[in-house]
Amino acid sequence: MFDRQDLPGIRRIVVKVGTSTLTHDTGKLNLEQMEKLVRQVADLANQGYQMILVSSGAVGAGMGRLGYRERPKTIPEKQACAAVGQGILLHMYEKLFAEYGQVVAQVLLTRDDLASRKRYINGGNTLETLLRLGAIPIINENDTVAVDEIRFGDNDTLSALVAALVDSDLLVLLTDIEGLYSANPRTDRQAQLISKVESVTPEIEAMAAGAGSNLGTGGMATKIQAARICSESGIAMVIANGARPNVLREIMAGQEIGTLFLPQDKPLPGYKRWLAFGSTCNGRIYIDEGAVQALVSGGKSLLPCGIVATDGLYQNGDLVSIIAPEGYEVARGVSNYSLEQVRRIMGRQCLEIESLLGSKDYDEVVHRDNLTLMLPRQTSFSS
Ligand SMILES: Nc1ncnc2c1ncn2[C@@H]1O[C@H](COP(=O)(O)OP(=O)(O)O)[C@@H](O)[C@H]1O
Ligand SMILES: N[C@@H](CCC(=O)OP(=O)(O)O)C(=O)O
Repeated sequence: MFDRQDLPGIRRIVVKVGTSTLTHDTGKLNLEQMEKLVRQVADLANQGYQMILVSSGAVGAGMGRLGYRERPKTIPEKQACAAVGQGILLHMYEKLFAEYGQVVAQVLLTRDDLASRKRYINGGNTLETLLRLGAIPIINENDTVAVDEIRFGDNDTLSALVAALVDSDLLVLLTDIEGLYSANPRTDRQAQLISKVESVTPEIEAMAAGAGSNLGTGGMATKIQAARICSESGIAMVIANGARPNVLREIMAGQEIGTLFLPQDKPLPGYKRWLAFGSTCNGRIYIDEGAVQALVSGGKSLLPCGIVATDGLYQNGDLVSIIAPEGYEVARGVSNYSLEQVRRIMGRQCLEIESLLGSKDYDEVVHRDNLTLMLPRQTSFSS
């Protein structure tokens, strides 16, 4: 089983640094912190690791420059701050990395860029090329254009999706706290640091409820979401304190720093990763208990006979979310039929499809090759 001693032998690392680490309470950039981070990332690149940096801080840096004392509430104001701040941020990174002889590349992404399979693949190719050329991609959400429907909203999720896209071996989330605690230590003095999480369960998710600092957006909850994406994609993840002087070097030496989330032994293949985490669904298909069993235990395709209802707005070839009788999302996949067609054939036998629709291209509404299960897996952890 993967453990800390395997970390020195890995090849590709995504490091995400949060607003809480990169900016002072005033909202202005914490230059000392940035210098420490850049020196460590550059040093790991010099050792031969392929490095990608996902950096927050655009809104924070723009706030400082525009004179806001608190994170603005409206989206246009946040976007204006990001537009000012992203330039400041990249200017600093470019200057600091250049001092260590490293070339940086700015990559700004929205949720939409990863939801489209074609753009997802294109984005992956660009990142691969940058790494091959020896550049360090510095990624952030494209905040100035990302309205609610197409936002990640937090860079924890974005960094996990990037790690899954480029098949990274490790994601490090640098934040303003040592790691995951059994409860928020800022409100619960009994909270204990958890050293290792073998898999992400509802129990783990419950530890991370609530928002984070004044400037950060996701708190621990989005970091746990990121851990789920990583673990199912076969990627190790560490949450650690970005203020520790040599935090990256210590992690890469296998030292017991922060919280390590182990990768699953049988990760989802690339396409199914994208189905599960990158894509967005256009509709929902509600299925009965027998169909749940067929998908989950039998590894079968979804046939019309197990469908009880459907809604949304989807065409054939679109992504749909498949919902169990209890209301949770059991799977998602590509529908071979449109919403109108599924409404006509649901609850019926495959033999009836042709007479109901006038023609039949497929027996399966969602073929198992184009389907991924979304079930939470069992978990355990040690402190
Ligand atoms: N169980 C927990 N363990 C550790 N921190 C927690 C927990 N629950 C909530 N938090 C909060 O999450 C914060 C880190 O998230 P956030 O402020 O969004 O950081 P970042 O800007 O680095 O993403 C911590 O400072 C802490 O207040
Ligand atoms: N894209 C935003 C990042 C928002 C965000 O996720 O912040 P954080 O929770 O600190 O990682 C920015 O650059 O300010």
